[in-house]
Amino acid sequence: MPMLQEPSKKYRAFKPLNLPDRSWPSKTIDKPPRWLSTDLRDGNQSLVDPMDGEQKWNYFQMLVKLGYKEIEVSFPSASQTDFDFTQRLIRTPGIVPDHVWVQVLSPCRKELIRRTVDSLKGAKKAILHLYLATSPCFQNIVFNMNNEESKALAVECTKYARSITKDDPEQAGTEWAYEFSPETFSDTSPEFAVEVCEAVKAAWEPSVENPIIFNLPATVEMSTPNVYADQIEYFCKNISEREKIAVSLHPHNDRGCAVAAAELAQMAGADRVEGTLFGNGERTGNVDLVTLALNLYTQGIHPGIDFSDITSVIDMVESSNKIPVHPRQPYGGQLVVCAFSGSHQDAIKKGFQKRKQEGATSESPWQVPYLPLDPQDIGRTYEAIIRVNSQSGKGGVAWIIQRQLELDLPRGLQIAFSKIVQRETDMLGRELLPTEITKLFEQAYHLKHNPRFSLVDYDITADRSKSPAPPEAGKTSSSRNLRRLFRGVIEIDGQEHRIQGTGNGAISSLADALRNLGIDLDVAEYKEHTIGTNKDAKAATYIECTAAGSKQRVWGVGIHHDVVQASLIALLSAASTFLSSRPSSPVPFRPKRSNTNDLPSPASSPGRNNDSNQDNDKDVEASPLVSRLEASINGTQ
Ligand SMILES: CC(=O)SCCNC(=O)CCNC(=O)[C@H](O)C(C)(C)COP(=O)(O)OP(=O)(O)OC[C@H]1O[C@@H](n2cnc3c(N)ncnc32)[C@H](O)[C@@H]1OP(=O)(O)O
Ligand SMILES: CC(C)C(=O)C(=O)O
Repeated sequence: MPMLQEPSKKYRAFKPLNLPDRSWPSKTIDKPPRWLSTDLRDGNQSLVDPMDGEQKWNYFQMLVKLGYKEIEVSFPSASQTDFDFTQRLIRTPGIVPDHVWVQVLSPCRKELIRRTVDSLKGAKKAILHLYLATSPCFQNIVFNMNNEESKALAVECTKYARSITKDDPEQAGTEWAYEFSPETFSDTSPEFAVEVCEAVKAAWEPSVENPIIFNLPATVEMSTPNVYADQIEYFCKNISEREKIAVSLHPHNDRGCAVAAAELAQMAGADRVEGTLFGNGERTGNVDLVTLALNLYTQGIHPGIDFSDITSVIDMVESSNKIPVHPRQPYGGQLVVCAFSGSHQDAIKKGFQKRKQEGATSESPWQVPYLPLDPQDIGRTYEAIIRVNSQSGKGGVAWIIQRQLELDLPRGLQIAFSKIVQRETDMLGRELLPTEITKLFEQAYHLKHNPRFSLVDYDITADRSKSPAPPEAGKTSSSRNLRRLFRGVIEIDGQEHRIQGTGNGAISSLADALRNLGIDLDVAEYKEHTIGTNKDAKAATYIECTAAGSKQRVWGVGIHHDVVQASLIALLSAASTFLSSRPSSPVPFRPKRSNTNDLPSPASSPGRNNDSNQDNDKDVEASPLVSRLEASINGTQ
């Protein structure tokens, strides 16, 4: 078995700064930085297949639409594609809005700087960006230079850049800005970084109106983010003429902390951040501009970038980079606004319920457990938030039914149905889609799929055959105290039966009629609500029944425009569930044909006119039915 080797000889810990008077830890970020997107440069240079001109073209337009005002579009000396793309952008009217700065990058090599500046010909606003690594590692290994030589090269190239841009009368049509990156800043001594930048500043001579950009990259992320913040605070405090400088960040993500580094470094005084959408870039990538922007947004600060349709941004990023956005990517990932686990789903569902109860609008203060951002703010729907697999519980299942069927299931029914879903997910070993859960629900409660019992026709009248129950204390005898007579036709396993029974109300009279068939159910819980608000509103009724002589509890669901009929359907749904759930009842229940005409049809019944006076209980020829039913239940038929 190979063992990770002892690292202390091979790797050295990064030496933190001694900065006892650091002030960034007690600062907060209260405004967005100046953003620069380097998707088309740093992002592009790291791709297996860099973008072609057309892809860059579309991407650029998306960046403008999102609100980026500084966009690094290319490394023009690298390839004809990049050069031509830069020129095409600049020369095509209406593509680069007047307020947008086009930025391009060049190393500190004169012939490459010349070519880079040529690519900007005709630009309205251009940022020329030069870089030179200043760390001992690069000085020793790459350039074979000391500090003085590095500084001299930076100054020489800055002067040259100046001479062919802002000092060149032929370039007067362009508003020039200059950016210098002491590349590998985070691995450079802070004193030397300041020294080089002072020299570059003197060579460029910025103004308050047109400050120089000192971009301080964590070219390779090497330390904890607090160290980077210290380095930035040191730079901000020690560079002269701070008002003529925009301090810019360019954090890479080698240790996975680029976002934290960028945030702490803004607290330390930086004004500007360079990064890419979803963090594409060299190695582990650049800092993710989407995360930074939406981190601000969820603190109540508008980032100035519009991610209200994040899906189309993801589509563009994925097709241009040919790299998928990770499903767990902050904010953008497909699974980020999904909860599978029961307790999360329960809490989210309660959060949404509370908002509904409080009449919250899309602008009301947001507080939903587990969801730091309202998914609708980035164009995500609520449908996908809760997804159901074997880790899910009743809350998630109830949410799906609520969203799909507008049914607000009582707690007991949530528990009962969630067990059915759990069995299914365990059996299938995968997620169940909302449509599958809905179908399962409709099957389980016989809403669409051939209930064993269904109501064909019915009539409920006052039962005058027996003396009314004595009035309850404090109440006078009224029509409400009259017992009810249910007469109806129900279909059982495809065959119609006329049944009747009496009770204090519609449900109890139907329950009595069912009892005459041998289905002895007591109503234990009842809940109803309306679905919809207009004239098409329906009633949804939920009934939990206990089966006499057993501990079995079953639920039934009824939906109908008429509230009474909804409750009768719910009871029959419970009866169907009761029959179907009997383990010893594999054989379908088939009553004798002769039993179907025992009673007058409700339509022809005088009882329709509320004047029935028959004691119908004894008229039901229940025995053959009951015995058939029992035989069915016992599996002996
Ligand atoms: C951290 C970053 O992301 S920086 C941006 C990196 N991006 C890219 O490199 C993409 C585009 N690059 C290119 O197309 C090419 O590398 C070019 C056009 C810049 C140069 O190409 P080439 O001349 O063939 O040189 P090569 O690619 O080998 O680059 C290394 C040379 O550049 C020098 N160099 C590297 N960085 C710099 C710099 N900032 N300033 C000056 N010289 C530099 C190296 O010392 C080396 O010089 P050497 O050949 O004298 O030893
Ligand atoms: C050129 C600089 C800014 C760079 O890309 C880096 O240091 O990562």
